[in-house]
Amino acid sequence: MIEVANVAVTFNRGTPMETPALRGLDLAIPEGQFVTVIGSNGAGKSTLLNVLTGDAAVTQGRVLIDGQDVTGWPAPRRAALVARVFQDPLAGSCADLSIEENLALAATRGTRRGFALAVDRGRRAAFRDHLRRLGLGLENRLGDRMGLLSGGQRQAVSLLMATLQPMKILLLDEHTAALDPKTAEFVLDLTRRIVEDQGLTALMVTHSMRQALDYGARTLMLHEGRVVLDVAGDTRNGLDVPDLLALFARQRGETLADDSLLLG
Ligand SMILES: Nc1ncnc2c1ncn2[C@@H]1O[C@H](COP(=O)(O)OP(=O)(O)OP(=O)(O)O)[C@@H](O)[C@H]1O
Repeated sequence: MIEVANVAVTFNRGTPMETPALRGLDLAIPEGQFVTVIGSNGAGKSTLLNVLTGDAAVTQGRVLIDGQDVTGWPAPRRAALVARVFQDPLAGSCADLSIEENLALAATRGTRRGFALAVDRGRRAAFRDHLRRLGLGLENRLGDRMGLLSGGQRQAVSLLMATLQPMKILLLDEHTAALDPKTAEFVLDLTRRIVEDQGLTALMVTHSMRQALDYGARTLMLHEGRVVLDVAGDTRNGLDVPDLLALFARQRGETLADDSLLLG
């Protein structure tokens, strides 16, 4: 269970640049739930992810992972608990290292082991199996530099790297936004497969309301640093994008003229 209790984050506090990014946000995610998150630009989505990774300091409230209060833990201390895939396909891996070396590095995430790039035969076979499951033929390219891969291939490997080690929550930070629609769909379906196969708890930020409704089991909408919509189960199954906009309008007494605010 992941719990974010009454969390506030204010950037540049006490200065003319003061920006409240989260304003008393409450959220509980049961183990194994795949949650999608939407919200307009500046709603606080990235800040929420940063609060979970320990990259943003909270000014109020608590973060609990499996009942353990990790609020004061810096990001490196949470590395074994939280994994993240970024929007930029270049961000999650090292271009100058081979696919195999990148996987070897990922396998040390959150452990006390040093950076061991050398790979023995057993581990190579395991990496090959993992790569085969991506269905991209990368199992035959273990020695290729990561920088040679396309954006979609790289994002698929980043996903694999993020999920090689056990974690308590997988954070997907608009991880298909930089891909063309067909590749994005492939990576999203791969995401669904990995999350379901491993029974992961996951939080996926997206600017697409369609994606938010199509993937996962629960959708949150953030607005001005708070959760303003939280739909799951039958309510969510029957929803289409216009329904989501209407729900938002009813909830907030404001109207979103179209998708533009949310699609960024
Ligand atoms: N490091 C920072 N320093 C100052 N202000 C910040 C910082 N990070 C975020 N903010 C501000 O906090 C607010 C929330 O930003 P955040 O990036 O969490 O929104 P978001 O929902 O992820 O938006 P987007 O969809 O545009 O990525 C915004 O007003 C943003 O400008």
